[in-house]
Amino acid sequence: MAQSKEERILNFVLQNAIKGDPQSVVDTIDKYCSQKEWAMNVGDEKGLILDKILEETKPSALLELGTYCGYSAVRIARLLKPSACLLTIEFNPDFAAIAKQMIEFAGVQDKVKILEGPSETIIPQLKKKHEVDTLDFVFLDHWKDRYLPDTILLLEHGLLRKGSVILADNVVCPGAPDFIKYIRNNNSFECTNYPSHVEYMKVKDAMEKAVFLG
Ligand SMILES: O=C(NCCCCc1cc2ccncc2s1)c1cc(-c2ccc(F)cc2)cc(O)c1O
Ligand SMILES: [Mg+2]
Repeated sequence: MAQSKEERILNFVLQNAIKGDPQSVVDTIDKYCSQKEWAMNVGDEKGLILDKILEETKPSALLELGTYCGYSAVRIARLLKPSACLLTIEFNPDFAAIAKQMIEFAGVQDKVKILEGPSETIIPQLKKKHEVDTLDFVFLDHWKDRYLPDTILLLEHGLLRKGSVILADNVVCPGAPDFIKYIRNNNSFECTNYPSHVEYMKVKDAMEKAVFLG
């Protein structure tokens, strides 16, 4: 069976990164995806913006929508305190299997839990089935037309509290115009735009931070 791009990325990490060293896993994925095959990881440039916002927020309960190969899960987990927990939702079982191996190789499996399935099904289960109270940090990196409906789902299910931070990737390219229109016009959110570029490309992109004011 021909290897998938995601399997090639994982194998490159298994053969070139240092087991148990999340920074080396992040750097190795960036090296492969900038030099060999483009892939939709948040990448090194937007990754530094993500790092800075995480270091300012110091979250304990985190949710990521869109795991893919686990790049941002490893990138986020490497900065978390030992008691913190990142739940990451992926609907593609092949991607989830790759991400599981990536997260284990990086040695951050104690801080990351992969939930397989569509976000619209899993978000309503987070409190009862996954023992979430409220979320300190949410990273939106899945289907761009799910950013708005899933943000509304998070609100409806009482998963945000005063000060919860939502960080959205790709608000310029591919773009999430309905999410941006809603969140910037909603007085319950304080928004900040972080101009950047599409991972490994010169194409303009941006991330949007939205702090819930309660
Ligand atoms: O589609 C993107 N990312 C979402 C993948 C969708 C995976 C999903 C996960 C999940 C979990 C739960 N429920 C439902 C879903 S659906 C994406 C695309 C580009 C891009 C940029 C320029 C291009 F020319 C071409 C692509 C860049 C990026 O950084 C991306 O994140
Ligand atoms: Mg993205």
